[in-house]
Amino acid sequence: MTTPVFILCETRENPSFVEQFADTGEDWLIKFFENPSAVVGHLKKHSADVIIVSMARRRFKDDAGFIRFYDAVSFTPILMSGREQQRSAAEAFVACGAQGFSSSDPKDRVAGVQIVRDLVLRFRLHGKMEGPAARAEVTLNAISDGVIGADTEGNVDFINPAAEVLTGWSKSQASGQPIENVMPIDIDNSLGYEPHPVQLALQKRSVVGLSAGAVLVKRDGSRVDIEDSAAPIFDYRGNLTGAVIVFHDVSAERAMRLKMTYLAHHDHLTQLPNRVLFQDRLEQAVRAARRYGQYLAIMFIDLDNFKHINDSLGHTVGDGVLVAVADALTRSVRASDTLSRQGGDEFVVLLPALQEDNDVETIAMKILQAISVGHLINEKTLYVSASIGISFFPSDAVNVEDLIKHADTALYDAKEKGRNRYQFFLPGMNDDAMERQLIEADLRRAISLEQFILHYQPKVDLSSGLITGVEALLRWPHPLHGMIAPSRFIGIAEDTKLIIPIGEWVVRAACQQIKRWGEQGLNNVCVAVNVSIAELSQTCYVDNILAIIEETGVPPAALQLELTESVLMSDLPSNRQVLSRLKAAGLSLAMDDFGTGYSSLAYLTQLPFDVLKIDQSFIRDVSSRADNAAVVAAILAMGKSLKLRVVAEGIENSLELGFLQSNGCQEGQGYLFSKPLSETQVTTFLLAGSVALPAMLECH
Ligand SMILES: Nc1nc2c(ncn2[C@@H]2O[C@H](COP(=O)(O)O[C@H]3[C@@H](O)[C@H](n4cnc5c(=O)[nH]c(N)nc54)O[C@@H]3COP(=O)(O)O)[C@@H](O)[C@H]2O)c(=O)[nH]1
Repeated sequence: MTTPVFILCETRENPSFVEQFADTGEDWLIKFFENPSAVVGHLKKHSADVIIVSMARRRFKDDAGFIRFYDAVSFTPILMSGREQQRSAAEAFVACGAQGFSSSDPKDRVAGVQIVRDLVLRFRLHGKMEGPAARAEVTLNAISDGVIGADTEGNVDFINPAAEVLTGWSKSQASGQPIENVMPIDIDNSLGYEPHPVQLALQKRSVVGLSAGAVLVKRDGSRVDIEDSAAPIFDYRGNLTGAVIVFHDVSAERAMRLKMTYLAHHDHLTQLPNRVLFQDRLEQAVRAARRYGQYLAIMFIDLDNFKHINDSLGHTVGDGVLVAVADALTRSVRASDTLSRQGGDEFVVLLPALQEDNDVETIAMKILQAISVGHLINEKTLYVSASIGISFFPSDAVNVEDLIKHADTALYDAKEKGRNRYQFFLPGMNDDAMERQLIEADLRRAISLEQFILHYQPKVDLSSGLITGVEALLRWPHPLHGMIAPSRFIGIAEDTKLIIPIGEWVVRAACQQIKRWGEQGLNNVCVAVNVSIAELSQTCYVDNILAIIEETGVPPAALQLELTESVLMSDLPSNRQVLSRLKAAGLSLAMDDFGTGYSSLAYLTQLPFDVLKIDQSFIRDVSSRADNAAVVAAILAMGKSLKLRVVAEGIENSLELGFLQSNGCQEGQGYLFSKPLSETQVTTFLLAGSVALPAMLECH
């Protein structure tokens, strides 16, 4: 290796000096400089292993001059060289930092080169060893990880500044203390019971990995979440000399992780466990119940008509109701039960490890009661009710999937039976659910194959018997099961939104029928069709209806739309707009089943109806039932004052007809006059133009 040796002298001063290096046969790179500043200048860009300063001439004015030179050449070793008699003068420079003196006398030639060679080697070795150690110390003092070193007894012999801050112990306080005092670690409340990671690393003589959930108890007693790892230290012979632990504060990460886990398992609005956490708890509960021979129940809870609250009062109020209901439910169940919000207005309760059957019935009643009390939202008291479906393990189902399915089926049944009630799952319900699924699949096929037909029930003027129009009623002649009544499939079509294409088909078929009748001389027969909420809620509903009217070329007044109160109340402001557009286009509008819903005069006046249809349940025995008579009389009076035409539905006998006639009801329909008829049958009816009225007959 080339060793640059700078010689601070003139060549002519010491010609034999170069020769002594050349004679060794080694690869020395020697440069001569006239004065100290030339050496310093050169070293700014290059490095050297040794500087030899010749004593032949006086290079430095005094010691201070030498010290300035010494500082300027940084750590390059300086060797003084001269005749033997100059040795004592050179000693002064050695005292100021020079590494030694080498005699340039010819007899000392070999020794002189050896001194240079030793000096170079010593400094290279020193550099190799001291560099990393110095770097390590700087690094340890600068890093943000805490580092504590301990001897083989586990007593602290090193602590870096970050560890001082993290533990609250200064270097002087910590030095010599047992590691357990300086850095107590608590893992799952194991403080004082579990060996310290440093002791473990010393015992096992291997690295002790990260301990999850470790908490460092600081000197002042406060706690910091940490992640750590400890490792033993061995000397070059393999002897254990101590251990080191490296750790850092993970409080922020751990808090964030906890928050993320919480968010992933809880509903953001009510803070209740969400579907994911519920599923997990249910799986655990089923496993435990199976193992210990216990039983459990789940309750599906769904708010009744919640959509109405959301649509009419806004989502903020809707959210307020959900939070209030969640609170009410929380108060109704035990802390050991799991109450979860599944989404929307659906909640579910898991009642694990039950002792007695009838516990559940009591809880269901308690829940219905808790939900039905008024909830104060935005200074208004709102009332809601709920329906509950309940299934049991193991009597109803032995796995999670079926338990959920059966509770859902029971809930559906509770809704069907009129809401605000609980319903236990019953085996037959599955058949109903299965039938619903089959009907849904068949309905889809029926839509694409246009398997439906319309029947028509005539409407009659109650004073003259003249036919005033017809109500179109959907019929489904199923290729395998025969004629299926609307009561069996309209609900399913509404739930699945299949009523939208079906409703469109009905309107088109009704308009085409009006056109065909027109072609037969039956001009502008007024046909009423029933409209469901899902149809009316489409943004394009009015445009679609008007397009069909235009396409078929029928007068808009020949088409009447029948809507129930519940349909309209779902979103009164928007429905009012839709109805106004339809009315403005010339269609006539009838409120169906009047008396069964809100029957509020206030909103009735706000909607552009032409006709009120009294629900058939009020017509039943109206001549003998005082309550029905009072309702019908009130509706007739209301219709009169609002200048609405009133139609009575479901007139089955002459007594009912007589009551209606004497109370001024203008129009009616029912089996007394005719059941819904096929196209051919009703055409014959229409061509006849009127029916004979029993009451009229009596008059004659
Ligand atoms: N959205 C749509 N709904 C429709 C459509 N077609 C029918 N429906 C709704 O289905 C329900 C049942 O209808 P249906 O079995 O046809 O029963 C109607 C009449 O047959 C029946 N009726 C008429 N007169 C009498 C009677 O004297 N006694 C008696 N027991 N029943 C009678 O009433 C039903 C008509 O009710 P309404 O619609 O309230 O006027 C029913 O809710 C239909 O609305 C459709 O195309 N779309």
